[in-house]
Order: sequence, then C-alpha cells, then structure tokens
Amino acid sequence: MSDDLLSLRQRIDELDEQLQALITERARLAEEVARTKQAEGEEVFYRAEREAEVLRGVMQRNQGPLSNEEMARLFREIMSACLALERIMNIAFLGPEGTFTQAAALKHFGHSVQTLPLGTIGDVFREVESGNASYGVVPVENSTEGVINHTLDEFMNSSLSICGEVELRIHHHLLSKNPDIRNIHRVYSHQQSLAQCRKWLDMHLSQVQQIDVSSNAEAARLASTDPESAAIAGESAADIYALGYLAKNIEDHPENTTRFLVVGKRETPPSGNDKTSMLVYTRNKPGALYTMLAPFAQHNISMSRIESRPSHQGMWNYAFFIDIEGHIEDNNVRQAIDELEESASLVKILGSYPRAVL
Ligand SMILES: O=C(O)C(=O)C[C@]1(C(=O)O)C=C[C@@H](O)C=C1
Repeated sequence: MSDDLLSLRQRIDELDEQLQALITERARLAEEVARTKQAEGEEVFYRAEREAEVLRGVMQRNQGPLSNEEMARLFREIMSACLALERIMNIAFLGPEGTFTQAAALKHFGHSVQTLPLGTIGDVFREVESGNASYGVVPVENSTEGVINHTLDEFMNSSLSICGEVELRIHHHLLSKNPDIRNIHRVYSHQQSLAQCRKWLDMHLSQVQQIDVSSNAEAARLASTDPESAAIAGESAADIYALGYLAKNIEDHPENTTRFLVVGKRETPPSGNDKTSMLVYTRNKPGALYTMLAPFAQHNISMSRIESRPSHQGMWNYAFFIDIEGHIEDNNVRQAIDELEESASLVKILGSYPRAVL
C-alpha cells in the first residue's frame, strides 16, 4: 500500500472514531429524551414534526460532496436507531414483504422499525386503529396511473390522522429465474405496474401473456417458482425472491413516482413546512365547487390536489379530497376552513403533516 493511501486511511479511522463517539452521545441523549417523555406522562415517542425539522436542517447545512438526499438518508437511519432505543415501533404496510409500500415505510421511518405486512389497505387502517401497529403506510397516488381509490375511501370511515407523506421513485424491472428473455411465456405483475410498463411490454414482449396478480411481490414469488415466467417488480422483491434482472427500469415514464401516506392516531404539530388534507362533502347544487374553493383563494392558500369520489351518502352528494399547503394551526388555514364549513355539508380534517423531506 502506498504511503498516501495509508495516511488517508489513518485519517478516516480517526474520523470514524470521532463519529462513533458522537453517535453514542446522541443515542444517550435520545434515551434521556425517552425518560423525560415518560416522566411527563407522554405515550407517543415518535415525533414526525421534529424528525422533519432535523432532516431539513441536515439538508440545509449540507455543502457536498454527498447529495442532500444521501446525507439526510444517513441521519434518517441514525434517528431511526435512536428512536428504537426509546420504543420499537411496529409499522403496518400493504404487503407482502418486498412491495414498494414496504420500501416507502423504511424510507420514512428508517430500518430500525418492525414492519408488519398486511393483505389489504383496509387491514392496515384496522391494525393501526386497534393499536396493534403504531403507524400504517398506504399508497395514495401514482404520477402515471392516478389516485388509489381504496385508500381515499378508507378515510371516509376512519378516525386515523395522516401524519406524514412519502414520495418514492418507482423503478420497475423484469425479473426471472430464467437468464434468457426468449424463454419467457408469462409476465406476472400488479395491474398498475403492467400499465406503467405498457409501452415497453408492447415493444419487447408483445406475444407474451400478461397475468395481473395482487401485488408485485406476489408476482416475484410466482416467478421464483415458474422458470418460464418473469415478474415486473422492484429491487427489494428481486432480493427477497433471488431473481435475476432481464431488464432494468422498464417503466414508460422515468419520473414515475408513487405517493404514500403515513396514518396514525396522533395529530402532528406544525413542523414549519406542512400540508393539510381534508375531506369535504358538498350538496350537488350549482356553484358548489366554486363556493367551496373560494376561501382558499381568499386566504392565499395553494391547493396541491383535489379528487372527487361518490360519498356513498345519497346519490348526488360528492366527497372531495383536498390537499392544501399549510398547517391547521396556521391562522389563514383555520379561517379558510371556518368559512368552508359554512358552505359544505361536512368538512373532515384528515391531518396536517410535514411535507415529504426525503
Ligand atoms: O426529539 C425527540 O422527541 C426525540 O425523541 C429524539 C429523536 C431524534 O433522534 O432526534 C428521535 C425520535 C423522534 O421521532 C424525534 C427525534
């Protein structure tokens, strides 16, 4: 080994020692935080607003060469490990193991949580409502395929609050036990993923049967038992089912992103950069939509999403899912909602939560 390399490694060793001592000190402080929370009768250890504040601080201070996201990911894991000293959290997600929803849960909470795969979006809500899981993670919309109605509909009858959002770039791969694409006769995947790779499939596998299954992870499991088949799924499913890559990143839109929501029982205090989601029921009369939206414009509040769903409460009533910028404790948001309540049949606040940091 050259002297130059040796001395660089010595400096890295010294820094690692300092970093380790600092991480240990941070972990001890987290233990002290836990004791303080306990003494104050607090039952909730996870603080979404504080975590967002810490991660934003990390990104603001960062000057490279690591990217902001990379640096924040490192701190994400340190905080996750610190929180695990306070309390191990159980996170329910739309399973099975290896789904993008699991990847979103780990991106949001870090890897020091326990993840609990469940069969349906409804099961995720029930598990959090019953207290068996601390939080739940469910998909809510995809940039190419649109909104996930099951999730929106669950909010109509649930008392849970949204306490976070996660955005995940979705990369789809063609995975198989078979090393030769010419031997593939069937492709398994979730119907949304088949749709997201439509052009690629038409171009490369137009003669191959497409089989729509309940999740990409299930598709990967099937492909692992059927060597004449392939699955369209993500990296974690490839790892879990030991599949090889026949083609990578086959999604039609490279910017393909899915947004997930984190649901829990606690309302989240302001973090300084928040969103508020609500469900607004209106009567079907002329100008209802205009009247409903006017308070947001008057109070200078940006709306990032509006979706309508049949309300299931009478044939002509609609429910609108609306996301706005700001926190329910902000004066202008509070005032706009007070005014909205005068014209709407019902306004249900689903939660104010930090805008996705990572
Ligand atoms: O500040 C707190 O309340 C903590 O518990 C500490 C800490 C952290 O490690 O910074 C850990 C977990 C919380 O979710 C937020 C922050």
